[in-house]
Amino acid sequence: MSSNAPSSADADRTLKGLSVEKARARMLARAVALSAETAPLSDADGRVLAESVTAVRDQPPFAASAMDGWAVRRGDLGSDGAVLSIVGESAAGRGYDAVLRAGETVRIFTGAPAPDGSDLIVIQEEAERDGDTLRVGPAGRSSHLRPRGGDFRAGDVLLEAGTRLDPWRLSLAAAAGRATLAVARRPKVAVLATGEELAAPGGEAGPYQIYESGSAALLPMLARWGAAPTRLAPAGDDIDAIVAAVRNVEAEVIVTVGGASVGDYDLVKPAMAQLGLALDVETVNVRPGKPTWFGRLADGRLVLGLPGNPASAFVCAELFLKPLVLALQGAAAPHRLSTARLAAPLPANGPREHWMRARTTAEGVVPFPDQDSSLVTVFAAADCLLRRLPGAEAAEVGDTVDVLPLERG
Ligand SMILES: Nc1nc2c(c(=O)[nH]1)N[C@H]1C(S)=C(S)[C@@H](COP(=O)(O)OP(=O)(O)OC[C@H]3O[C@@H](n4cnc5c(N)ncnc54)[C@H](O)[C@@H]3O)O[C@H]1N2
Ligand code: MOO
Repeated sequence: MSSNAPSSADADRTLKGLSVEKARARMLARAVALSAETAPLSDADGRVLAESVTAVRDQPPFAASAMDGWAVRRGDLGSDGAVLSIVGESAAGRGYDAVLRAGETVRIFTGAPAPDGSDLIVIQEEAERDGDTLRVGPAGRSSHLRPRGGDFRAGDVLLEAGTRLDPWRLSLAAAAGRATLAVARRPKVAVLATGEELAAPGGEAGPYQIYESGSAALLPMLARWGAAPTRLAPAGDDIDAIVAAVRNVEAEVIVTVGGASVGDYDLVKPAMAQLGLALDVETVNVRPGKPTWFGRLADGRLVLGLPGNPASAFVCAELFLKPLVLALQGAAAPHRLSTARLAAPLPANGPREHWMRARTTAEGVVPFPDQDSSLVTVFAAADCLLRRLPGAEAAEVGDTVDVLPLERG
């Protein structure tokens, strides 16, 4: 299969051999953001915010003690310290309601409001109680006080619309008093594995069969990315069966696995043609995943065709499916790369953009020596994908490389 060299005249109509970036742009151009709904925090992890979250009060809402000890007035403590009278207590959840006057101290605990008039906490290890009086030394450097609004202030924008939620951002929303958030509706994504050779895990596999392993990864990936995935019953290499499998499926996106290439039994595209498929991407200049394709059915449903080789399917899920699913949710940054130090030399790259399965070590990233796209063991051990641009020169240990971290457990 040769890739059409895009000339300036036909660049926009070229469907084959698209760069990863161009292919992704074509897909994202079809992603119309879905409507918003209200979700409890417990159902918002991984989803995309459809509103900005603004603080309605200061956090902490009062000057708070950072330690267990005694609230005092710094001015009371000379170079020799002081003996102060104990006049009350301030614990987390209930304060000391009077003003602390000269010569007084209040017993205080971590997180408790510092009484008005106090400006220093003496930790209990540095004070000596004798009945109703307290002997303290000279003031130390730290006040052990957290100022009111030191974390955030009323009116601060804590989270912007388009932000993808994660456990720590959910904690911030909760700290701001929010029990629910406006998030984009979950895109419905149906996954269809195809191929006569596929046997269902848990069942019998014939001598020429392999267990279907693609959807076991794609379904939870989609759930993490905020989608509502469904697994369709796998179809054999049969156009009518593939058409029947997807014809009435209610989904924004149909993801097919396998049957994407040029073999006599690669029938997914011809099947989708019967449903009015208009292709935006026919092949991509990527390794693994060259046969990845994308288009729209007559009824508007988007279809992403992933190759059957597991590594090809999973690399292209990271490169294309994740950004697509996030863009459908209105994510501000549907695709993000980072950099890392290369810890093993690499030969010059070929003509395809290569996404190598790699692992992170203390010295940097190390690609696995065998990058064959059928290897499920390698993907199970990888924690990032290392990008090599088409025609990249040989790389040395210590070079900076682009990586896409994988969300590992
Ligand atoms: N003559 C050519 N042959 C191939 C080309 C090419 O350009 N010219 N491209 C190769 C590349 S690159 C890839 S990648 C594969 C992809 O082919 P398909 O998408 O058509 O995938 P299948 O043929 O259906 O399967 C490939 C491989 O993966 C296994 N498989 C399929 N589905 C699953 C699944 N759900 N779970 C686990 N394993 C699965 C399948 O048994 C095959 O071993 O084509 C090359 N050929
Ligand atoms: O592109 Mo295929 O995915 O190299 O093996």
